[in-house]
Amino acid sequence: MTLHRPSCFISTGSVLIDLPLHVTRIPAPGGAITGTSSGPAVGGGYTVVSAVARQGLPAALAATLGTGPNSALVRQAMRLDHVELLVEELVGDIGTCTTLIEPSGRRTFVTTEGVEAEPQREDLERIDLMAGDWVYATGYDLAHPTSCPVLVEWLLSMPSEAGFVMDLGPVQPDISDAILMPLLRRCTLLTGNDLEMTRLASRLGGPDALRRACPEALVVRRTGFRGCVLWPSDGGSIEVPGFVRTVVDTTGAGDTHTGVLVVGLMDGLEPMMAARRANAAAAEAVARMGPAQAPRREEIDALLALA
Ligand SMILES: OC[C@H]1O[C@H](O)[C@H](O)[C@@H]1O
Repeated sequence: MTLHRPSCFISTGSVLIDLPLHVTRIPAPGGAITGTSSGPAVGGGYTVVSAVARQGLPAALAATLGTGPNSALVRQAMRLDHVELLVEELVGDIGTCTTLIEPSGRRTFVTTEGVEAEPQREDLERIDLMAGDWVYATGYDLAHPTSCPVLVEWLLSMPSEAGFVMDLGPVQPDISDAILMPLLRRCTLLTGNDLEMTRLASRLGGPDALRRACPEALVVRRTGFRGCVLWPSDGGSIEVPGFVRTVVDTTGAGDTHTGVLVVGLMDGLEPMMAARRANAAAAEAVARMGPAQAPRREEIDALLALA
């Protein structure tokens, strides 16, 4: 029997430990430069789930962690943010992402893989989803050879009352049509940045084809400091202006945007209001160093009150 409980946000996004390196420029092949390091930080799929938790909503991780020191850092962050782990840990450790951050805030990623993308079928099947819960998945995992088949099968078997947010992520071109199309049809919310949305639209045959591919979804295109564009399922498009902040590091800003956007929708806000909060949160995140830099609910309230 499932007892009544508050709705929960569940992220399947692989968690990595980020190793940020601040550089004046990306070195040429074979070149050598000096940079500064700001130490390890919990990143990857943690950025979105922490953004939700910091708004005070129940948030959980359904991505695999290991027994090693990188995973211990994640568990420490989860305790602080009150994020629950829904799956068993595996022997081994999660990987790292070296992030090269230029003075403009632009980031370049180099990932080493660990056990972060090895979801176990029985772990996922134990998750008791309810109407009102939201599940998040990202293009990185949906194109990943290990996580993909198990994850996709589980996502497509979710009860229709649960929300499903898919973020396109940087590797969307690697997802096959056989996987992409049913997932798009299942989406409640589809998010991505300018480049990812443009790529998807051209892959499918244009913006109208994209709209038809996810008939139920609110599509949200992030446009950096300009904010975002909403594309509701019943037609039209709405631009929601962004907030200008001094950019320090853009790592994880898109994930912060998605997390806060979903919280707004879970709270019952109109999409425009939810997007306004998400724009404010992302603007604050880029003004802070490191991944998983989402502001708390009251900090977003304060930013909006000043705007
Ligand atoms: O989405 C942001 C994350 O993507 C990369 O995988 C880094 O880990 C970073 O924290």
